[in-house]
Amino acid sequence: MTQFNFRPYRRRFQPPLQTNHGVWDVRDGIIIRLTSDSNVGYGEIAPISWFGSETVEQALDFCRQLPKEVSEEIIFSIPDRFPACQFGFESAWEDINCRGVQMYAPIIPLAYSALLPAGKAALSTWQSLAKDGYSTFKWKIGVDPIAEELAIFHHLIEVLPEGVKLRLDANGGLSYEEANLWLYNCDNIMAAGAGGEIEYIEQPLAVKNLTEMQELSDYYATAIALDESVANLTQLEACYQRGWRGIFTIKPSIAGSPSRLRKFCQERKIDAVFSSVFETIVGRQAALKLAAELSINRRAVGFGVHHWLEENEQTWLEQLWQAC
Ligand SMILES: O=C(O)CCC(=O)C1=CC=C[C@@H](O)[C@@H]1C(=O)O
Ligand SMILES: [Mg+2]
Repeated sequence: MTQFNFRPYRRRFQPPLQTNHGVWDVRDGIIIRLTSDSNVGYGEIAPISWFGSETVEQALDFCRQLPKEVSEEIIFSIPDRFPACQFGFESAWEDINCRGVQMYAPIIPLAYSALLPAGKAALSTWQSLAKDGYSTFKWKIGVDPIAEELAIFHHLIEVLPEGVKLRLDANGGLSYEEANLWLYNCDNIMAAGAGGEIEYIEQPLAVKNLTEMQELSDYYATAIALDESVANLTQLEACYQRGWRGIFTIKPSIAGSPSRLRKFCQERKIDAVFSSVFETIVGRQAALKLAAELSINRRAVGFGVHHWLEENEQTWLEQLWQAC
């Protein structure tokens, strides 16, 4: 049998993350550890309840009600209403069975995308990130009034060097009219041959508006990526069944069972872009392993560095187990 224990954690974003969902300043999550004989495996439960996953509290309650010894059967029968727990436990199970966690994210043959701050701050931050080697950036829209954001966008896309890609993420916050206006601007800018390339607009409309997003995807040249609409395996399958063949943003940490996600992506051969939930090195290395396996179009992964107060994650992780 395999012993199980867990540690909740809280890490503060520096700076806080601004999106259409609001301001996000701390990341709460759970690190789980499986030990069997001399083997140790780690996993991470990093929910995003406003994306439809369980809450951190629900995940903690789930961990508390588990026995101290867990079996493969327990892990692979975690209910679908706990997708972050499915990911965390199954990742730890995979980890212990490949004899010990790699404490550094695997070197993956994929580029990373860096998240720019919302608003006009993006205009003064992309340069240092470009110097760090980033050539794909994501910028949150639907945060400030659309006229302000369009003005910043026109400036930003003009100054970005040739070949740099820009992703716009609305987090479902645009109206149908605003989404049309954004896509119209994007198409025109690309037709005029701007400096940077607009890779896609992410989740322009709310989850309930898949039909409208399919219409927009058919009408405009600029690609659309679903994110909140495909946050877990049930939603992934549903959107695929309803005919979505655009880009699927996959956040492995909240999607659910990694083995079932692997099967879905391999069978459906979807155009996937892998995205962080601002998890720690534990969840990140499990998610990046899936990204390396399943990114058939080699899109940059949305795991660019988000600044934490703790500089050294390895030390932070070791202290987490010493703390209690
Ligand atoms: O995908 C990326 O480039 C970084 C991760 C990211 O943008 C997000 C992570 C988690 C919640 C959201 O605020 C946001 C997203 O909507 O994709
Ligand atoms: Mg998104």
